Amino acid sequence: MLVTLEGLDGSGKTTVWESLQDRFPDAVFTREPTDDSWYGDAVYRSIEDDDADPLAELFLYTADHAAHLSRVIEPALERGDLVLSDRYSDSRFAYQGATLAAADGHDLDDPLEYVVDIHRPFSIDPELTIYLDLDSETAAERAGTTNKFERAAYLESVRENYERLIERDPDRFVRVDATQSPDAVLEDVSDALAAAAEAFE
Ligand SMILES: Nc1ncnc2c1ncn2[C@@H]1O[C@H](COP(=O)(O)OP(=O)(O)OP(=O)(O)O)[C@@H](O)[C@H]1O
Ligand SMILES: Cc1cn([C@H]2C[C@H](O)[C@@H](COP(=O)(O)O)O2)c(=O)[nH]c1=O
Repeated sequence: MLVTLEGLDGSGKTTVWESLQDRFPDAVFTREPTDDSWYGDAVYRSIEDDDADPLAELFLYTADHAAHLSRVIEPALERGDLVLSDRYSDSRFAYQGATLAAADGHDLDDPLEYVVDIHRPFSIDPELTIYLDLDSETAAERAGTTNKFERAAYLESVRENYERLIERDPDRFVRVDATQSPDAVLEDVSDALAAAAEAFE
């Protein structure tokens, strides 16, 4: 079963993902951008480049996703493992959807749909996506505004895109209030995961 954690920068995904490793010791814990491949290295170079071309950046993230699928996710799912990914395709739909909407020189009617369409022929939909819901101001504050994505105005448009994704696929998403304490967030996420794992068996 494939479960993904999504949310704005600073919403607490990595904090939860690390704590879950003790509770689900047999699961495969992975992340996007990947942190163990040259595809991921290329993505991190782009994140640090304030002038990165938005379309080129989309395809760097998507290349990293393709390699992540073939090297990590698909083999784990074939073994029947529970896979927990800290960010996945929805991050691309929400973030690059927002970046492309703000960019000049791209004649895209609906950037979010464009990014979704690129993934359709090869990607795998998660069974469950846990969305850590946090307002953009708090998210930017917690994230520390260390890169171009971690600014409140940009994160607000990313948040609107996440809302669109939840609206079009309500059965896949579980929303967790990320303003709660880390322990309360962890409990809600663990409950959602346990319920999905039981239903999946
Ligand atoms: N529930 C919480 N309440 C308050 N602070 C939190 C909470 N969860 C995490 N934090 C803090 O917020 C900061 C960002 O947390 P974390 O790295 O887990 O977020 P993230 O969603 O993974 O961010 P990013 O996408 O930027 O990597 C950290 O300093 C962390 O300690
Ligand atoms: C997977 C993915 C990520 N991003 C953005 C979101 C963050 O600002 C950075 C790095 O992610 P991390 O969780 O903070 O390490 O990249 C994105 O724009 N598009 C994506 O597909």
